[in-house]
Amino acid sequence: MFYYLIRKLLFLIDPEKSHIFVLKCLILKHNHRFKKKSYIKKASKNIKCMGLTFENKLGTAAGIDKNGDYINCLSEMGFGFIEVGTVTPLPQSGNPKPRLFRIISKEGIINRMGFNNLGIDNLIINIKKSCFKGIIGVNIGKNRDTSIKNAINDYLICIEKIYYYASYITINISSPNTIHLRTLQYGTLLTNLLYNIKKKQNELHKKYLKYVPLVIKISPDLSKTELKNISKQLIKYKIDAVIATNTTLDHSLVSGCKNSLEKGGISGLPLQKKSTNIISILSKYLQKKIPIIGVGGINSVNSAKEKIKSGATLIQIYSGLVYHGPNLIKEIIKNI
Ligand SMILES: Cc1cc2nc3c(=O)[nH]c(=O)nc-3n(C[C@H](O)[C@H](O)[C@H](O)COP(=O)(O)O)c2cc1C
Repeated sequence: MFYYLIRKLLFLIDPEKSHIFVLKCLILKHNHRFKKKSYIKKASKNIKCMGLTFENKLGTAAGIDKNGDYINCLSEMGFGFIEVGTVTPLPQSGNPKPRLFRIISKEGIINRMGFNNLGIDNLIINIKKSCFKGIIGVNIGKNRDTSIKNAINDYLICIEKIYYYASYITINISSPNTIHLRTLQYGTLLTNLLYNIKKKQNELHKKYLKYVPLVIKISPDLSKTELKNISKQLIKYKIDAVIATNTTLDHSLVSGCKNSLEKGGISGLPLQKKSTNIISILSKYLQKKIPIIGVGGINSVNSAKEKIKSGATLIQIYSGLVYHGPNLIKEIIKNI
């Protein structure tokens, strides 16, 4: 109830400014309260996935904390794992503002941030500084100025630099806001990428005597045939998990609403069914050989349960927090 009052004020501010404002408030709160809330410990059921132990099934989706500035305070909110990023090899400013829009009537968000981030080296500094001992996933992408032909190099640079510090690494090939990025989901571009990242993982596993799982994040706009092909390749190359899904380009989901014509990927409630459907299809093709991390439109305990029922081992959330506030974390963790 309290959050819905605060939300009224937050929604008067520009969405990107309001996002940063909320995170800065979390830091202030964190500085005053170092102890985890008791419900987290009571409600937690440890989950094994990708060979790692997660404190609970709910994590932050990429994009909330692009640079790893808020790892400590996000972990105190109860999340079982934190995924930071997307980060790229070099810092970049992303698309011109405004680039983030609320679709309030549908509980949706449109974003065309374009991987605004301070680069992988800055993220490493922030991870080293954090005192969180749980699972930190690092989501990586390519710089805007790197051609698709050379994209693999950007992923390899990031993997090499972050391997030692990450619990798992997510290869983001599904953001709709970096031109041609999604083509990495198909054909030889995909197989070359998978082959090379597995090779790098093998090398670094030997070097650091530490196995860091590699996860692929896919789009919700893939057809059944495309999902079948991707699943085959993920199994063939022994990818450790798949995140389904990123934002959708299907603007018919919000047609007629204010801001619906803004370019970018849609998240939140309008995406919910679409991403759950992708999880169901994937789960059929992957036959439990590769775990699925479900994300897209989780805004309640029921929608979280649906993702798990459809085949997700772990789940992540972003837009639901904007619309329902931090209590939703507690509700979901207690009930899944
Ligand atoms: C403002 C914003 C920024 C995002 N940035 C990223 C990103 O950098 N990398 C990524 O893989 N996904 C990013 N996402 C997608 C989310 O991680 C998630 O896949 C998507 O929003 C669906 O989940 P949701 O409906 O719970 O928001 C972003 C989403 C939003 C709303």
